Amino acid sequence: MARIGLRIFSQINRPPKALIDSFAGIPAAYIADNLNHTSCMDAKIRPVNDIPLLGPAFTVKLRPGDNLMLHKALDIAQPGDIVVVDAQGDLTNSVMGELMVLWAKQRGIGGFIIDGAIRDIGALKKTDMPIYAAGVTPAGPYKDAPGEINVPVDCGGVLVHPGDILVGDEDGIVVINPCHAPNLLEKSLAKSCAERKAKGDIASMAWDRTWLDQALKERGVIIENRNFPRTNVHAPVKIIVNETDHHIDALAINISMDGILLQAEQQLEPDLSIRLCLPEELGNIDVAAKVTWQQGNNIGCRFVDLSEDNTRAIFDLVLYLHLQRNPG
Ligand SMILES: O=C([O-])CC(=O)C(=O)O
Ligand SMILES: [Mg+2]
Repeated sequence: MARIGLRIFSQINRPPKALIDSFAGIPAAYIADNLNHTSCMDAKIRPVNDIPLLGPAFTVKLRPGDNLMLHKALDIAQPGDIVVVDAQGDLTNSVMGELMVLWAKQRGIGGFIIDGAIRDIGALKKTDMPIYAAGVTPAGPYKDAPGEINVPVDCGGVLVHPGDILVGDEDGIVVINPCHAPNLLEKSLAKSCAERKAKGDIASMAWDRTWLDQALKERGVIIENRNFPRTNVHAPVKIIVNETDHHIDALAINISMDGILLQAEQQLEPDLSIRLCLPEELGNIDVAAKVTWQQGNNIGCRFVDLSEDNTRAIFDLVLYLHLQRNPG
């Protein structure tokens, strides 16, 4: 029986090449959106060059700082394989450099993803092989062991099995379970179409934004359109609609130079013109206003057509209330 920590599985199941190749050119982000935010390697795994990555995973688990098993992997990985290295994110010693990459290229290896450090970065930036890594250091590796080849590994916070399909670009890496690949491919192509349409809509100013206010509303967000700081109050206010004698009783919650937040039982349409009679404790001010919004019992009102006297009176009131609540 193979010894744990010292195992090499040289054979892996690779998905059909045609299935892998069908992901060529699809941005990692479009695929990620169809994985519900799972299976993306974390942001520390960065591309060293701008070569897109695509291929089946050939996994290597290293003792941090030790690349003996990675050297062996270079000799047995197949052309097109992406060598995925779990060095436990350790950045003390590099586990790969220029010579290893030159050898990997000679053997037709498809690329590297290394959750650890690399070196000889100047040369690796210029190579035409995709390389992604968590860091760079000139410190060299040990060549000792343990280490394993083609066991499930953790790379960039994602579990990677040998034979998983890897897609990488300047955004990072997504890991695809081959069983999910056909369905994911279909959805990712649909996402490509949707993004193309969105770009056209943006260019023609026809981009649908209605969902946004709806989402904010569902989350109870209140958009304040006032320019002035408000002061909390608690006082009865009469709302007069259509200049009739009939009035609606409301409670003032806060007030600013711009408007007032009231609470009342009645539904009032946005844009409705009203008159407000503020009580003595709010300066006995009689002022025209417009309903700007209503959510439940809360009604936002904006003062309109403020006369000079009313502007002065509201200014004095807001200042007085402010000083009263913030003495000194
Ligand atoms: O010494 C090592 O194993 C890593 C290295 O720098 C190279 O491959 O050039
Ligand atoms: Mg070197």
